[in-house]
This record gives sequence, C-alpha cells and structure tokens, in this order.
Amino acid sequence: MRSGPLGSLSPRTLLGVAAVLVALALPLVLPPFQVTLLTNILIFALVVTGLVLLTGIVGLTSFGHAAFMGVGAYTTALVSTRLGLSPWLGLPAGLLVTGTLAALLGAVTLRMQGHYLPLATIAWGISLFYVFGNTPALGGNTGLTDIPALELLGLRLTGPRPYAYLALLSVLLAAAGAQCLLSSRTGRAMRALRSGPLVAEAFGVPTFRLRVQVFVLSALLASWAGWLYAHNQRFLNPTPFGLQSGIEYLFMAVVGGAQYVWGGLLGTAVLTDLRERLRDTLPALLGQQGNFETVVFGILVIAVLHGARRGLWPVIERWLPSAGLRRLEHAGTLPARAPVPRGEVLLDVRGAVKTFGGLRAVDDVSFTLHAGEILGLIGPNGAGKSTLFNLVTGVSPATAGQVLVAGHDVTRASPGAVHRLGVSRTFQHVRILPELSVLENAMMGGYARARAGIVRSVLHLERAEEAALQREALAQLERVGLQAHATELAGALPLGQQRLLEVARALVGDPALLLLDEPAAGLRHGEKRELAAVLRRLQAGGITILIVEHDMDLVMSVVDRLVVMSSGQRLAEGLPADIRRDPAVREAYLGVDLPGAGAA
Ligand SMILES: Nc1ncnc2c1ncn2[C@@H]1O[C@H](COP(=O)(O)OP(=O)(O)OP(=O)(O)O)[C@@H](O)[C@H]1O
Repeated sequence: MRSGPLGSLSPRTLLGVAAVLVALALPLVLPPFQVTLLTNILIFALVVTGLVLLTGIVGLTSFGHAAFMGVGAYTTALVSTRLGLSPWLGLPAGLLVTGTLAALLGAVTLRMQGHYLPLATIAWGISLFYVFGNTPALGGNTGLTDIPALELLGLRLTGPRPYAYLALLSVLLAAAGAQCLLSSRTGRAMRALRSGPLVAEAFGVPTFRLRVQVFVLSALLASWAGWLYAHNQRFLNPTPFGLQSGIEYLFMAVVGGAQYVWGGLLGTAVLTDLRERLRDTLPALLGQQGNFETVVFGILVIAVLHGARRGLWPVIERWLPSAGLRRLEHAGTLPARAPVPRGEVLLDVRGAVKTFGGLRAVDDVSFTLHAGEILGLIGPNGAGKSTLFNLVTGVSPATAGQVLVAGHDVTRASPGAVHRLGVSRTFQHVRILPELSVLENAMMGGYARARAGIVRSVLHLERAEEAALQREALAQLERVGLQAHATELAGALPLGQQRLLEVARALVGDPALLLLDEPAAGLRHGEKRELAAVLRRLQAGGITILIVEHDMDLVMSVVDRLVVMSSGQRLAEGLPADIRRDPAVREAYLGVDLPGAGAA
C-alpha cells in the first residue's frame, strides 16, 4: 500500500500542522474582542519566545526585555510620524537600533556571573523606561499619538482580524526559527551553556560570543513585538515597557515552560487571558478597584512552580506522541584529522608548575605521551592529578613550564583551542545534557567540526552538515555500545552508560588524544569491565588516551604506562608491573592495596 502525501509525516508533525490550522481559523471564528486579545497574546509571545531562548535555554535571566520592546516601538513611531516614512521601514529601523543597543549592553553585562546579570538587566530596564518617559521627542509620559496604521497592497490593517493574521504570521515565523535553531549545532551549544561554560568551551564553543548573539536575537524578537504593538495601538506611552512588564514576560515564560518554545506561547496565552479575566472579575468580587490581578498572578506563579517546576508545557508534552529519531538524509562526511603516526609525541608536559598561593599543586612535572599509547596518571587524593588535567585541557594556565600538544604550545591556550588541536575530554563529574537525547548529546561533541552559525541555523540551511554530524554521532555511539539508546533521554541512562556517552561525545570531536578524568568513578564492577573493553577497542582503533583514575584494577588492566604523582610531584613513571613493585609508590599509597603488588 502506498502512503499518501501525509503518510511520511510523524504523528507529532501532523499534530503541529493541525494546531497551526486551528490557529489560522481562530481570527475568523472568534468575536472581535477575543481577536484583539489574541493579537495581544501573539505580540507578547514574540517577546516571550526571545526569553525562552535567553533565559530558558541559555540560563541568562533578563528582567529588561520589555524595554527592548519599547525601543522597537518608539523607533517605528518616530520613523513613521516624525520622519514621515513608511511604517514598514520602522521594522528594520527598530531592529537596527535595538540590535545595536543590545550588542553594546550585552558586551558590557554578559560577562557578569550569578545574581549580577539579572540586577544589571533591571538597571538598564529601568533606565530605558525613564528615557522613554523623559525624552520630549518621545512624547514624555503623555506619549506619542497618531502613529499610522500599516498598509498592505493599499489595504489599511486597522481591523482586529487582519492585524491578528499579521501577528500570527510573525509568531509562527519566530517560533519556527527558534525551533530550527534549537535543533541545530548552535542550539545544542546554547543548551550546554546553561550549566556553565565548562562543557561548551571544552568542545570549542565561543561561549561569550554565543551569549551575546542569543541576547541580541532575543532583543530583536522583543523589538519586532514593539513594532507590531505600536502600529496596532497607534499610541505609545512608557507604561507597557517598564520593569513590571519585564517581570510579567518572565512569568509567562516560566509558567508555560521556559525551556520550550511552545511552552512560552502557552504561558503567554494562559497568563494574558487570565489577567483580562481577573481584571473583569476581581473588582466585582472584592467591591473595589486596584491592581489585585497582580497579587493573584504572583500566587498563581508560585502554585504552578510548586506543582510543575519546569512549567506547564512538559505536563502536556507527556501526552504527545514522542518525536522519535528523525534520520537526516544525504549525510556527507565531516572534515577529519590526519592520523598522527604511531609513536610520535602527542603530548609533551615540560616542567609544569601550578601554584595556588603558597601551595605547589603541580610541582615541576614532566612526561610525554606517544600516539597509540594509553597512559595512566595516578596518585593519592590531593596529588595534583586534576590540576595537571586542567593545565593540559586549557582550563587553567600553568604558572611555569610548558604544555605542547602535537608540537603546538598550549600553555596559555583556551580549552577550545586545545580541542581544535585534537584533544577531547570527559569530566570527573558526568556533565551531559540530561533533557536531550543520547544522540543529541553525542552530536554536541562535533561542534568544532561543523560551521553553521546562528543565522543558517534559524533558516534551517545547515541540514547537510547536521546530517553528517548525526551520522558521525551514531557511529561513535555504536563504537561504545550505546546505539540502541540513541533516542532515549540522556538523563535516564544509568551512570555507567552516561560515562560511555561522554566518551562517545568526545569521540565525535575526532580526537587524536582522548583525556578521561576518572571515568570509572561510581561505576559497578560490570560497568568497569565494559569501560575497559571500550578503551582497548579505542586504542586498537588508533586513539591515544590519557586516563586519570583511582581504580587500580581498571588502570592496571588497560594502560601501557603509568605516571605516578604525589604531593604535586612526579613520583614515578614506568610500566604497570614496575610501578606495582616501586617502594616509593607503595609508600605513597600506604594502606591502599595495589593490585599485584603482593607478587613482588
Ligand atoms: N582552585 C584551587 N585553589 C586552591 N587550591 C587548589 C585548587 N585546586 C586544587 N587545589 C589544591 O591542589 C592540590 C591538588 O589538588 P587536585 O585536585 O589536583 O588533586 P587530585 O590528585 O586530583 O586529587 P583527587 O584524586 O582527590 O581528585 C590539593 O591540595 C587541592 O586542595
């Protein structure tokens, strides 16, 4: 039986198409008052979509996005009233002004950590609000009137229905672009930023630049909303662009589900509709006027967050058909590194020193690692292994000495630069993206092998590259025995498989050198055996490995050579059998039973 034109679409896609059709019918079937409400919801949803990307995905909280909406609105108002230009020109003008302003503000504030960034967004949110209110050219607190309506093919978009369609088209475009972005290389990098820069930087993501780019993109969406708002209301004053509105947009994102584009839309619809209803009913119920809806709003947000911490959308999504694995067609291949000839020096640590105040955590350590080898770095707790690992991976620079990777001096290089030279790593504490699939996590490792940036991702023009990444990730998952779990959520895997997933992710980066930071920590016996088998297979496949590990059974069974550290210094170096018998090593490990040591 041949499938029809819809036969190849997944149930989830069909549901999406049905939802869009319903949305398209709404302006026709709803009464005018409701169509106006729908238009407002759609305009606000543009701002909230930006906040989903910035706050929900990247983890940067902004209270100031209502102000960016104001910049877009006031720019188009000035362009169309004072300059007398077409209101359509107000959109690019608003985007230009908002984008420039956001890039400047982002460059200054996005280096801030913790609570300082949200405080900074409050500061510039308030500042812009007062600029709107105190600038005579912007009409001050009384506002600007007589903003012209939009015209399309000689038709004035003044009635609620045509405008609702314009707003709906805007939201559909923005939501589709946001979804495309999130399913791309850049989108995965954005998600990785949420838990801090460590993982993203290790795979070559320019973290600060990406934060600024997403900040600007989210501000542009707010500016677009401002343009729609100005030509719908045709009157502007500063009130809708103040801090309270900024907070409400954040509420909408959080209540709907800040990590989901559709969650943002849902939150906007629920809270905007609720606010209208409360405004109508509360004064009658309480017998007096006042902003009581704000109080009820606050209580409601707390209640929702109590019951559904990730917002309403994940609750709905549980009932939707799962997305499954969409195999991307026409997979090409990613650029690959020329193999390093066996035996060539791949890592050269020369007299490395790292001091913390008076403490020499790494004290004049030297060793080399040759292509094709597995080298173990061991030592008792506090010996300096992790610190040395950080020197090699670019996480922190050496105080003195040199680190060379394939002949390149990386002593002061960034983690991304070290990665681009062919070094991939895993983490002592597993750092996967639990809410993404196993496959998407593995694809994250290939960030530096692909090129598409934010614009190509939003426009979905990077599918060939994405297909190649997907193919590579599937191949590496197969290499570590995880191919059957590709579509599962990474967070649902047991620890042993999560560690293997980190190995697969590192392999997708096409490393010449794989650095494993305590890969057996927390694993059960069977999982350790599986890990050892994977490491031997990788070595047979030409991968060079440096492994920092406490588990002596695992280390002794897989490594070719060992470097032993104690109190920051290199205590011994040699074959596992010799290290087992070394009296100095046995003394350093006092009380720890070195496997095979008794045989000496
Ligand atoms: N950022 C830091 N600031 C100050 N001291 C540090 C810092 N990082 C590590 N140290 C100190 O450096 C020494 C070496 O620590 P390191 O974590 O490198 O040892 P390790 O061999 O990896 O230990 P473990 O096996 O327990 O992870 C310790 O005394 C530790 O307290």
